[in-house]
Amino acid sequence: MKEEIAIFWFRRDLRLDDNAGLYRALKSGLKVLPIFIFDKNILDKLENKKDRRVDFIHQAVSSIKTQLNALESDILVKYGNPMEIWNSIFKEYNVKKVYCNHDYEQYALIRDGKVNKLCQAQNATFHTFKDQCIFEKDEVLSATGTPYTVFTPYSRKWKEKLNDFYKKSYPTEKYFNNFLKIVKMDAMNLTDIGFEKTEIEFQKPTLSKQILLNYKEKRDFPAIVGTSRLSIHLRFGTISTRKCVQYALMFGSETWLNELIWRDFYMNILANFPQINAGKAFKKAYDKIPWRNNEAEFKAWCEGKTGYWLVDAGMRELNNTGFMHNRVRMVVASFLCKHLLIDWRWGEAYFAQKLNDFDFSANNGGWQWASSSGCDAAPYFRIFNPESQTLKFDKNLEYIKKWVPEYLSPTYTKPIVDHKMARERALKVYKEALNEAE
Ligand SMILES: Cc1cc2nc3c(=O)[nH]c(=O)nc-3n(C[C@H](O)[C@H](O)[C@H](O)COP(=O)(O)OP(=O)(O)OC[C@H]3O[C@@H](n4cnc5c(N)ncnc54)[C@H](O)[C@@H]3O)c2cc1C
Repeated sequence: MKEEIAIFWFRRDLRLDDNAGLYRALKSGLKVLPIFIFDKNILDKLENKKDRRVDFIHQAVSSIKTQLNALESDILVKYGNPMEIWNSIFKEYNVKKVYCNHDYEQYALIRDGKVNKLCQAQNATFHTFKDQCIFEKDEVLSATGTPYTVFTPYSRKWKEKLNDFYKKSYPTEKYFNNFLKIVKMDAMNLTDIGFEKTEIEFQKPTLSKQILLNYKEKRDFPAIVGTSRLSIHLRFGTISTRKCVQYALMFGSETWLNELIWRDFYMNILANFPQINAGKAFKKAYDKIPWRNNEAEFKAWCEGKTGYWLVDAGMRELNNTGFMHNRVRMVVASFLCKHLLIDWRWGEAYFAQKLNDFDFSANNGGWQWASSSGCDAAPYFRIFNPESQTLKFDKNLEYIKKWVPEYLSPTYTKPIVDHKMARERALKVYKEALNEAE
């Protein structure tokens, strides 16, 4: 008779420390076999086989493997269709309990539902836990019991509700003896899953005290590293959100804490308003806007050739590194939706391909905020002027010189659209569409 075991299934929580589901698995009374599945359904959709995110995940899983090997255990890494893999795991092991953490994206919810059913059919139990965020779906609600759709009251309630229970770490390390002792398993190479190495290097995430102390003053300047650059770690769970909240409070950085709350906010919008999964505007009336959708202009925007220094610098930073500073994300997104009147969903899809930290909820939230169709109390007439944003946030042009070195040369693209005309056009088109929708 094979030994009865529990499985912990890593997904977007790629760490051994302070991991809610892993903690419960290690305390389940059964030895725990950790697994990770490179999901073919997701990977097949990625056209670029040199994808930094896949490389990052691969390196993070390898790091978990090394840590587990030091504990005389290992991680079972598979590639394929999750249901087929789960069927094969049930054949190979005597699995009694499966543990993982909640994932709020539509594909994941359907997948987890199917795995749950399979567990039941196999006489095993399926357990999932909150780990990605501090508060989920129905934990921060208004006085009338409805989800908040505006950030400020949400964040107020979020802060009121926060206590030690919600932010304390799970001490998984106390139970590391409960990993299944196994002979070392074969490692999976990136090429085994059809991908290639990129320049990205997975390093243990660190949060500098200096960044947090100066965050409020420095976070808006793209030429300096004034923000944490933890987004990829938060995305793939190589750092725990609870630890980030503890740091924010320890160093008294309310502004940085607010950014973490934005992250929770958008995850909750996704969980409570699933229509955004179907590409719908959060505010229905905004789906009436007659986008111009000029393909040549979209191409110029993607390539960083709009003739607007800050927009082009941002897009080139994104194309070259997979990262773009938040201030510049707001400017380029506003430029696409308002100056060019291109459907925000085109920009959302482009960011989804390119961003290392791509996260459906934050990306959708950011794009709908920029197009004014989302959760924003401000009216649609906020249109960023790329030139005044440059004067405010990159006045010495350091960021621009780095990414658009030819900015003064005669060969540099002329602006593809006139700011004043574009602003007036956007206001007119928005106004008419919204009046019509009333
Ligand atoms: C159009 C647009 C698209 C975006 N797409 C994404 C995305 O796909 N993934 C993503 O993680 N962020 C996204 N953001 C939010 C933000 O730009 C990034 O989180 C931030 O730039 C990451 O840098 P950082 O880690 O140094 O952040 P910091 O400023 O150090 O903030 C700390 C953490 O808080 C979270 N955070 C910060 N701002 C936001 C925000 N506005 N919404 C949600 N979470 C936030 C991130 O996890 C971030 O790592 C988007 C913003 C816009 C305007």
